[in-house]
Amino acid sequence: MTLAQPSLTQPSPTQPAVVQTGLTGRTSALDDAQAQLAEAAAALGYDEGLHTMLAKPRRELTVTIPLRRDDGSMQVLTGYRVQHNISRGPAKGGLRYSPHVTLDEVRALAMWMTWKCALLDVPYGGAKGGIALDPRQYSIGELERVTRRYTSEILPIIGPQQDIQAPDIGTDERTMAWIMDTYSVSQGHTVPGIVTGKPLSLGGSLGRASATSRGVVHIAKAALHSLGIRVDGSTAAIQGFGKVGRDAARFLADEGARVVAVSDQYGAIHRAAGLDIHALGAHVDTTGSVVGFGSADELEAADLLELDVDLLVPAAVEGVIHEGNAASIRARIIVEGANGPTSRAADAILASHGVLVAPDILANAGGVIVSYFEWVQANQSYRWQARDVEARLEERMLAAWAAVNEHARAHELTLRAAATRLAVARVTEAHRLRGLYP
Ligand SMILES: NC(=O)C1=CN([C@@H]2O[C@H](COP(=O)(O)OP(=O)(O)OC[C@H]3O[C@@H](n4cnc5c(N)ncnc54)[C@H](OP(=O)(O)O)[C@@H]3O)[C@@H](O)[C@H]2O)C=CC1
Ligand SMILES: O=C(O)CCC(=O)C(=O)O
Repeated sequence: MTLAQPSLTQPSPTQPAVVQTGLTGRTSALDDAQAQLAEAAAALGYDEGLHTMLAKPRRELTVTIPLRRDDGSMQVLTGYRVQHNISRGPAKGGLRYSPHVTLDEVRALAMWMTWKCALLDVPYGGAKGGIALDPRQYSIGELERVTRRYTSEILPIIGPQQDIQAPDIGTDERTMAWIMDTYSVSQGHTVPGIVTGKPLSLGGSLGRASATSRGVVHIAKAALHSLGIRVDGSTAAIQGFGKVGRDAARFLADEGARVVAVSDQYGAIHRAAGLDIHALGAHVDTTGSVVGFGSADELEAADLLELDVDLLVPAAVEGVIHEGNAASIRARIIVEGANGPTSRAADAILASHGVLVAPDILANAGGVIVSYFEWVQANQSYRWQARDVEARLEERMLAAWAAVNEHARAHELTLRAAATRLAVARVTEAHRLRGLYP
């Protein structure tokens, strides 16, 4: 099987220790998500009943996952699947493996998936899943056993028309292949539509692995253009060098942007003349980290967020731009590759400083758009060409960018407030039409 990423396990001996970057002062992702919804619900004139219905997840499942470790010991892990809303179609969203996963985090991520799918008009509700574990501490065999057992435990609520998973932090196409196999065995036949982001040879879509990054770059280019900044020669800093950050860096560099800094969990690197992203990719494949890349200087990881650049792309975790550092952000544009990287308090500060923030539910929607294309291809048993996938992705991203900007201008809103209101109104409309909220 071809893997999009190097192995998730077994840290290289050259890797330094993990540093928790820029997390001081972060608020809870769920508080942020709920506050965004509350603002939209108030602006749309919703009563308390409707607001509460939209605020509460439709279904939540917490599962216990016993794992026999390779050394024979037994460990018990906890996993979650939250289906926030299913009014517009099957629940859809990624599966995260991280030691920081909590039920509240998964609830927030599931809610953002609902708004993202509605905003981009893909016929899904929103969901997210997670297992509290650090994948680097487990062998491939252990990760396979955990994934299969988690899938078995959540079988009652998943299905290709019920809830479809995809990769997120710490998971990849191999994880999706294990889920697909476990689910298919339970059904007695192959069910490719149970997951997206799976390997091409199992029915994955051309263009899915890089879709989130491509979408981020479509929005970044549109945002730069809107401020009259040429992409060619613009400067960018990217936090996170995983599935989203790495290809975003590559595509930006291919467009002529100067990617001056990138980071991962181990630290950050900087080169004012621009990093050689292709050489950096080779370094990361060998060592497992951006740290130690010879043609760059080391940088305090938190300082990456405060560099004087045209474009900042947070592509790692939630809450990294917060009340404590928002006033120090010098980027003119933030394009949220990650989900929830900017806290509510930070949003207000950035707006007052004139920083243009392209919100997560718009900026990183390329992944779920091509997941939708992958699911359609599975349902049709027909593979699309890469150029069709990419043209349709671009068309949807730019249409959503235009709609959000138009709404923001018409109502004097930030892009996040505009995007959230548009999405919440679409979800409510689905409820109304179905008669669930007469
Ligand atoms: N994959 C997808 O299709 C989509 C992902 N997203 C969102 O994008 C974000 C990244 O996801 P993805 O790229 O898939 O995940 P990956 O696991 O592939 O990569 C995550 C990256 O973030 C780095 N990282 C983690 N914590 C920190 C930190 N505190 N400071 C700096 N870097 C950090 C990791 O470092 P290291 O390499 O050292 O582990 C890694 O480089 C998440 O918010 C996810 O929800 C959104 C839409 C779709
Ligand atoms: O591709 C998908 O289905 C969802 C990706 C995801 O988890 C996200 O957009 O946050």
